[in-house]
Amino acid sequence: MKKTVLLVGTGLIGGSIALAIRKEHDCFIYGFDINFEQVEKAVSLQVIDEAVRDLEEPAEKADLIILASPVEETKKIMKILASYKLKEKVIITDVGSTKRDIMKLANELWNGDVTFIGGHPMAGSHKTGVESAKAHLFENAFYCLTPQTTTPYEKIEELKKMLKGTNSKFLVLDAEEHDYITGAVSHFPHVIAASLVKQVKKHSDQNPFISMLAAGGFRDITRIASSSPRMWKDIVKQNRDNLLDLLDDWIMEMRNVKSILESDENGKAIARYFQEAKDFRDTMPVRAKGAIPSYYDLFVDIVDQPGAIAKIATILAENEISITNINIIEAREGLLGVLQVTLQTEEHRIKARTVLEQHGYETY
Ligand SMILES: NC(=O)C1=CN([C@@H]2O[C@H](COP(=O)(O)OP(=O)(O)OC[C@H]3O[C@@H](n4cnc5c(N)ncnc54)[C@H](O)[C@@H]3O)[C@@H](O)[C@H]2O)C=CC1
Ligand SMILES: O=C(O)C(=O)Cc1ccc(O)cc1
Repeated sequence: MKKTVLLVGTGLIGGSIALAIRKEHDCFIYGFDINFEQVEKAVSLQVIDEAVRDLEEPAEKADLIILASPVEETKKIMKILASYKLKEKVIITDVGSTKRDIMKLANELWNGDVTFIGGHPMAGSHKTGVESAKAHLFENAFYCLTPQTTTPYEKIEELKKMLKGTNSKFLVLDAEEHDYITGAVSHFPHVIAASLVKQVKKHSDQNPFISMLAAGGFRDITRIASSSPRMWKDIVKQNRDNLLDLLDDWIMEMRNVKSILESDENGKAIARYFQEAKDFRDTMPVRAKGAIPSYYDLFVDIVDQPGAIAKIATILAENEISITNINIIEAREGLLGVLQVTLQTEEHRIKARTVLEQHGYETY
């Protein structure tokens, strides 16, 4: 039977989930957003079927309600939903980056009558808005689920089935554990990325060349600092205690680095420090989406002249290799440039490397 879905928050993540659900299921999706322009855009992009200005009626018709707003807003919406007469069999889920506060509230609002299963697809982007939504955004990513202790197993399976089109890997976790883990691998790195950018900003006030030359590595590790401040303010608020512990740890780590630099005459200790970090990072599953997004990148040396990128794109297209993203790395100016080509799979990356090398390109 055709299911009725209500999506609250028709932005990047909500839109991507709606598209993934549509791929697998014949359903009718209502969309609600405090920014009505976003819902209208979602209708015109065929992400949802109908834009609504009021929550009550669609909420009471829904078999599945997905909350995809910033996490503090999600709590407000949950309280509103609790005052409605929802269907007995409804499943409510959310996509928030934090889970403890939301699950605590869910346990206060609902115990047994309505099923609330917390959710967090562990992939995304620094972009916002439904115009960036993609059905494959969560492909191969971990998708954490934090059910209530009272949630029957079948309900979890029912939600997984609805979310099958995300092609993600479901992981059932306790909300406390979830926030500790994501604090370390996602929320804290966000704080550090923002602080690195602030540090460079301070220096760039004194020397304008600093921002101009900030490229490559700096851009990589600070990309997430361009994410939505509105969204991150809520995440940090809900995971403050873990972040404060991590910050204490980090300050100790920086003191350690400082003392190594002060006393390391021949550079051996700092080389060991870098080696240890490299060894651990190299064991991390960077090819699987998760806290570290998976990008199948190939770097290609190109001569900086008109048509150089088009030539590479044509060779790849002729070999049926789709490009996810293409980027000129600005660090290398002059005759040679480096093209960063992001592909969809490891197989495509290997194939792209082979065909480009056959055409005389140097890749790495
Ligand atoms: N951006 C990312 O990479 C990821 C984000 N998340 C989580 O997904 C949620 C949504 O984030 P995005 O889609 O990235 O942001 P977004 O900014 O693209 O979308 C959020 C939408 O929620 C709407 N909204 C805000 N308050 C609302 C309210 N009270 N009622 C209805 N709609 C409201 C906004 O107008 C906006 O359209 C957040 O909770 C975030 O923690 C989870 C995984 C990845
Ligand atoms: O843009 C990126 O690389 C991200 O890491 C996106 C992201 C943001 C918030 C999450 O809760 C999960 C993933």
